[in-house]
Amino acid sequence: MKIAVPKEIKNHEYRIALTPTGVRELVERGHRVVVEASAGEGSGYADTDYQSAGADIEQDIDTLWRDAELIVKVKEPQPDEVARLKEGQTLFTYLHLAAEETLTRGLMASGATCIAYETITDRDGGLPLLAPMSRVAGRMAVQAGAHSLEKAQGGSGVLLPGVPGVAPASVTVIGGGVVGENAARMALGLGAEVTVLDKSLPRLEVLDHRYQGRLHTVYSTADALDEAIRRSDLIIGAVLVPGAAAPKLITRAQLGEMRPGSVLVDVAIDQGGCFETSKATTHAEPTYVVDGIVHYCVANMPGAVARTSTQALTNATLPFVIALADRGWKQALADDPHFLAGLNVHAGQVTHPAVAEAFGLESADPRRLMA
Ligand SMILES: NC(=O)C1=CN([C@@H]2O[C@H](COP(=O)(O)OP(=O)(O)OC[C@H]3O[C@@H](n4cnc5c(N)ncnc54)[C@H](O)[C@@H]3O)[C@@H](O)[C@H]2O)C=CC1
Ligand SMILES: CC(=O)C(=O)O
Ligand SMILES: [Mg+2]
Repeated sequence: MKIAVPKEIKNHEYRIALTPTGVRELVERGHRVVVEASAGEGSGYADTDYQSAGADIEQDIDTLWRDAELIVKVKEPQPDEVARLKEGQTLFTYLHLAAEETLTRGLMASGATCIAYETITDRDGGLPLLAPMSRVAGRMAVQAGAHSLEKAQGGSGVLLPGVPGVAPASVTVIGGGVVGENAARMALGLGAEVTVLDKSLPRLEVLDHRYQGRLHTVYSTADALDEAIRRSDLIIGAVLVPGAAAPKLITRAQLGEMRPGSVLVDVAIDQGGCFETSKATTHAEPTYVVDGIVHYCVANMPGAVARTSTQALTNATLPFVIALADRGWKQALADDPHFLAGLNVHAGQVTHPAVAEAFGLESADPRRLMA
């Protein structure tokens, strides 16, 4: 099978979908992997590293895409990429469609088979291809929040750990999943006072056990949110309803309850964001201020630490890329219901119920489409 790995073109996106190590695994199975020239540079991999692993390097984007059967990417396709995609091709990447109607309709119009990393499930109820980047983004969220709290960034001038004689900052994490736990762990490590809110009691129980009382866990209600808004120097939005647009948990009116210069980091921005005032930003201009509150809403946070992220992403995606390449998309998805949960669009139809619901579309049953 011909597998194409394009250079990512989203603003300040430095990841690449496969490391040279991943390419070698595919080439040794008899597949042809074509990597766009310089696509690995942002992650510290030269074209020669890919050639040594057995890849062909392609300078011409048209040629790269034209006869590829499988296109493996990192970020959701940008308009130029959607225009290149066609029937018979399989696209495997992050899609986050519930937040992007234009993209959803573009992928439907392409006729291609589009499988999203972020809706593939596992036996334990997890999201194994979202998790590696959620770990990265959760850890980065605290870095980003601490930096945003500095006066020069518009922040309140609070240092997360405080100093002897001065209390630490109060950090609230809404959503105690993978992003939330990793953010909480970093914030605890820096000496902040940390609270995690979640709607899932079993999840709060896991966190309570794991952090042995160092972490406050609070069941998420409107009252709990009100209290957190008044108290917190830094709030990290880390909720997810898989496949669906994020629920809006803090309104613009509530910003007035926060101390000026406090910070909101909305990691859930790739699913539309969980604060009413969130709008996606880029690494070029990551923050903006609304009513005195600093907002950090970068939709591709892991792109900034591309070397770590590319390696972590390939570790998780490689078995699925191998399954697609060895067996073809139909058989690979038919063999594994968790992989099938990743199918978002096929032959003009949306196949993920949460995405269909976001735009009032009919959701096609993927099992019937494959029959
Ligand atoms: N901005 C970026 O660069 C990145 C963003 N993300 C995004 O971060 C978000 C979180 O991802 P994960 O932690 O992997 O998800 P997860 O599924 O591990 O955790 C989500 C948690 O949110 C909780 N939750 C759902 N609705 C809630 C509500 N109304 N109130 C309180 N808690 C609620 C769930 O119970 C769950 O524990 C996703 O939208 C994901 O796409 C992930 C990686 C990078
Ligand atoms: C998960 C995601 O959207 C990212 O890593 O950019
Ligand atoms: Mg994203």
